Amino acid sequence: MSQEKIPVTVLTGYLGAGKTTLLNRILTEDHGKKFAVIVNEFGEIGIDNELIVDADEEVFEMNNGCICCTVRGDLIRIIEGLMRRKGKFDAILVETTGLADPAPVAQTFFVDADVQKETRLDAIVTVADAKFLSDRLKDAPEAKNQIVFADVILLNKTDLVSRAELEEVEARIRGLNPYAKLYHTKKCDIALDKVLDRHAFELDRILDLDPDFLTVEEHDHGHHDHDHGHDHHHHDHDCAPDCDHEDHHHAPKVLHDDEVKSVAIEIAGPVDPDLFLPWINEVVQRDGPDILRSKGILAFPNEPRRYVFQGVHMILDGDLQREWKPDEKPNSRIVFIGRKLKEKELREGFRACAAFQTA
Ligand SMILES: Nc1nc2c(ncn2[C@@H]2O[C@H](COP(=O)(O)OP(=O)(O)OP(=O)(O)O)[C@@H](O)[C@H]2O)c(=O)[nH]1
Repeated sequence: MSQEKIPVTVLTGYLGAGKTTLLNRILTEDHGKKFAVIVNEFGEIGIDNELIVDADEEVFEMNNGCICCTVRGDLIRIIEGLMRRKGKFDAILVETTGLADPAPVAQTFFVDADVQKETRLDAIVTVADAKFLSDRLKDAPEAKNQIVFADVILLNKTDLVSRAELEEVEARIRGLNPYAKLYHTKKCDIALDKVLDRHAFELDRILDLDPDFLTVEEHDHGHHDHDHGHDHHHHDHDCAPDCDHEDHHHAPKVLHDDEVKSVAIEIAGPVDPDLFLPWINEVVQRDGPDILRSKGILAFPNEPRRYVFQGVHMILDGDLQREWKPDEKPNSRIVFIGRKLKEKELREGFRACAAFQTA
């Protein structure tokens, strides 16, 4: 019996570009396929996972941490675990955080012998925010690598820009990556055969860009020491428990923006929408340029459904979604990701929205 390698699609793109929107579209479309989904998020209170549709698919969470640790640890471990249950799924989808450099993720599929035997990297699919990508290419190193490494690019949110703006951002993308297939989308509305089973990842092109891409094997497992002129900083977050920070200078080329931090806040119980909605509007109107991303899952008093809000800079979106499940605590959680976040003010502001103030 021939052993088909399992195709892996890596979904990447900067914060808020539409990765989860695409993932949910893939999972809910009627394709008869069974996916294993691996997600990796930035921000410690597990909101992203909860925003993935309630599909039959199992969702595996990669350790919330620096992707270079994740590559050495969680991703390999999860994939090895999945391989022991072969036949239960047809393909693997990996959604990276908006702050991930896709290079080390892609590398995993070539440098780890066990992973390589069983899987093939089908394509790196990058979702690009038509409204904000041009700005992020100027100040966020990860955003650039997400475009450079892409095999397929969804230039998403075309509804938010004019024709001229769209042409401008497309030209910027083409300047970085003339090879990728590029599609214009709204809400990542795309035929799935344009993103799945593409056989698109081209190692040769990547080796042209990064001749050291495969040299990891020559060193100790997962180590790779070369300098492309970018420093490797790490975020204000916890790396995997087994992460040896001293090793970071040996890690694969990783582009991080150490100014980007996250602030996660949780209230035990509901918030008052009449307090919360004006507050969040004011926060993003005032600090939107620095708040790259905000999102939350909230409980409102006497409301059986969860209120989910999403923000990208000053653009806010929110609605009541499914009901709280009996085993879920109806708490209210929000996370902000950005630069120069006013942490104290955000914490106090959110806490002041609690529906039932405790003394
Ligand atoms: N106007 C508009 N909004 C969109 C479009 N696609 C997605 N959005 C909205 O953009 C917000 C972010 O979308 P997500 O799919 O959560 O983005 P993401 O890339 O997964 O975000 P992170 O995981 O936080 O990096 C949500 O409010 C979406 O509803 C689009 O084409 N047009």
